[in-house]
Amino acid sequence: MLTQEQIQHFSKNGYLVVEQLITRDDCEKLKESVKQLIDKWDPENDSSCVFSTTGNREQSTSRYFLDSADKISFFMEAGAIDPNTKKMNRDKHHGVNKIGHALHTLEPQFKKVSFSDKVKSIVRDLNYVNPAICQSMHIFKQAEIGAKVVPHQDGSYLFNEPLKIMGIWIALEDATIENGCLWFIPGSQTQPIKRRYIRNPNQEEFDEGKMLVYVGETEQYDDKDFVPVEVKAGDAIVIHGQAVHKSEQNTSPLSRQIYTFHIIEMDNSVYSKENWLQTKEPFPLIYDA
Ligand SMILES: O=C(O)CCC(=O)C(=O)O
Ligand SMILES: [Fe+2]
Repeated sequence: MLTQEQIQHFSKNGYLVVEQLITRDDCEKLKESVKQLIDKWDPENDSSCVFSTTGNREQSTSRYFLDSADKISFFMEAGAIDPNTKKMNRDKHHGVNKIGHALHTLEPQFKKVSFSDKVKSIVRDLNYVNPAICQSMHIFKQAEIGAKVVPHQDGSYLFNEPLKIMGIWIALEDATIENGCLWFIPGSQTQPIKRRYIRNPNQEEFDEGKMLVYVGETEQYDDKDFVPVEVKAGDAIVIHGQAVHKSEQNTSPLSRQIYTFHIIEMDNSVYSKENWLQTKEPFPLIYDA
């Protein structure tokens, strides 16, 4: 599946592009199935705290987030919520930031793409022995209000030891500098994970009862070190778990929808119990050695 050049690019830079991993037709099918999910979703009756005006706001957000590990949950764009009424200021289809985190197990179209033969080959080519998918997201990056994703390493959120994690990010629409494509610091995958996002072990005592906390150093990255990776609908970007990447706010008139899922090595690597993401069922394997 991958050429020697692609594999070398991945080792050197921490990411690689696979052109047309899925067809335009597949892109449309995925977009159509999220449209149907949103049709069925009633934001007013979703426990998502964005709409709750009572209780501990921070805790209900965290609870909603934690519970989304094995569900299909909806997260709003901040720009789609009226600060006074806490109600959505636009049609729900144009107010969603992302849907997660179990599309790969619960939605047939997404499942098909996530466990496809092409995905299997990519993962094999990158030397995974017992790879499993731990999470998935459909990110909208809505026209005009699509929020930026700050620079990060995926290993900060999904940590295993020794660290062996990668993301497969698939553009469902053309991703350009204008509508918020991914940017990378080439070579940054050689850096260890400096900061982690974990379940708070001392929730009662510290951090005002926060359920989730960052530990470790906060890294400052220089915008000059990032290179944009523009791709066409159907193209995929494979992301090394230590590669520093980000995406900018989308102020353009076009959305930038993508489907992304993360793969962890289960062979001789231990998934951290501190990670925010804990599922009731074991992570589904892509293949067994
Ligand atoms: O799509 C984005 O803007 C960010 C996605 C991301 O960080 C990931 O897939 O790991
Ligand atoms: Fe990421």
